[in-house]
Amino acid sequence: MNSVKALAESPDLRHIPSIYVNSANSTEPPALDPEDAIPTIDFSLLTSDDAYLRSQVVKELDIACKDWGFFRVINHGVPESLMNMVIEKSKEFFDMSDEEKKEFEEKDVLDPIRYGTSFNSKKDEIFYWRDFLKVIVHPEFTCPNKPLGFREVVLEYSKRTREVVKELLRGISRSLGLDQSYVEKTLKLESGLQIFVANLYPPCPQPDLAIGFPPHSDHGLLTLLINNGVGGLQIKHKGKWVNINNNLPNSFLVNTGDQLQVFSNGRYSSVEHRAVVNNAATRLSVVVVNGPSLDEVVEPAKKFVTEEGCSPAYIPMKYKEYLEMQQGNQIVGKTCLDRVRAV
Ligand SMILES: O=C(O)CCC(=O)C(=O)O
Ligand SMILES: [Fe+2]
Repeated sequence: MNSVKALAESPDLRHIPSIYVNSANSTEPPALDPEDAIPTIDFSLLTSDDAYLRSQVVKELDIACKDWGFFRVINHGVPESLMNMVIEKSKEFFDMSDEEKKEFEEKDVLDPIRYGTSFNSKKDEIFYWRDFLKVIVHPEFTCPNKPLGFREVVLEYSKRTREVVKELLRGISRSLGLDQSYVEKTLKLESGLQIFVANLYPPCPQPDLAIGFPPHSDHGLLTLLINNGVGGLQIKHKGKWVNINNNLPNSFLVNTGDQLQVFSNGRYSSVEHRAVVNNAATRLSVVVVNGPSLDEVVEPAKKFVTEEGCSPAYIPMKYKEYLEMQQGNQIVGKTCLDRVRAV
C-alpha cells in the first residue's frame, strides 16, 4: 500500500501525482464560515433531575438535528485526558513503520481491522489525501496490539463514547416523539455496531487540488468526532459548504447518519460533510461511527408511517448490507441513500 504519509514525506515533493487531483475542487465555490452559530448541546442536561431542563435540551436536539444534522456536545463526562490520549496514540499508530502497519492492511470491507489509504483504493478513480485506520470495537472489541497502550485507550474510549451516544439517542428518541428507549430497543443498540476510525491528513503541497475526504454522509445513526486542533472539516448547510472550526475544547462534534434518516423517515437528514487539506500541518481526526446491530433490518419507525399517515420513504434494508454497499464502493455524496429510497 502507498500511504499518503510516505508520499508527503518524500523529499522535494512539490506537485501531487495526478491520481490525487480532484477536478470537483475547481467547480465548487470555497467554503465560508457559518452565518449562524453551530448548535451546542449541554449533555449533562439530558440526565438532569429537572424535567423542564430535560425537555428544553430535547427541544434543542430536535432543532439541531432538523436544521443542521450537526452539533457540538459539551459536559459529556468523557475525561479530556482520555480524548487527548486517543489522538496521541492514533498519531503513534500512523508513525509506526510501513512494515509494522502492513499486517493491518485491509483486505475486505468487513474486516474488523482495516488500515488503508484514500476511501476504497480498489474502487476509487481519484485518490484522497488521507490514510486511515478503521477498527470494529463493538459488539466485539478488536484493536491492533500496537503501538504500546493503544488497545487500552481505544477500549476505554469506545466504552465512554458509547455511553454518550446511548444518552444522546434517548434524547433523540424523545425529540422524535417516541419513548426514550424506543430507538435503542428497536435497533438493538446493546449489540450495535461501533467503528473507531482514525484519519490522517498529512500536509499537501497543492491543497487546492486535492481533497482529504470527499463529500459523503456517514452510514450509522450518530457519529462523534474529535481532532488534533487542525481545521479541515466542512459540512453542507442550507446548500452551502461551511467551515467547522473545532475551537471549543473538550467537546465532541456530532453528526446524524443515514440510518437515522431512514429510521426517522427523513425527519432528520444525515448531513453531508468533507475534509479539506492544507500545506502546513498534519490533521488527525478520530471518529466513532455508531449504528444499529448489523443484523437489524432498518426501516422507518411505525409511528411515522402508520399513525401519521405518511408512506415510508425508504425500503427496509439490513444494516450489514447497507454498510457493505457504502464501504465497498466509491463514495459520492449521499447517493448510497438513493438505493433505499422508496419509489
Ligand atoms: O476528518 C474529518 O473531519 C471527517 C472524517 C469523516 O467524515 C469520517 O471519518 O467519516
Ligand atoms: Fe464522515
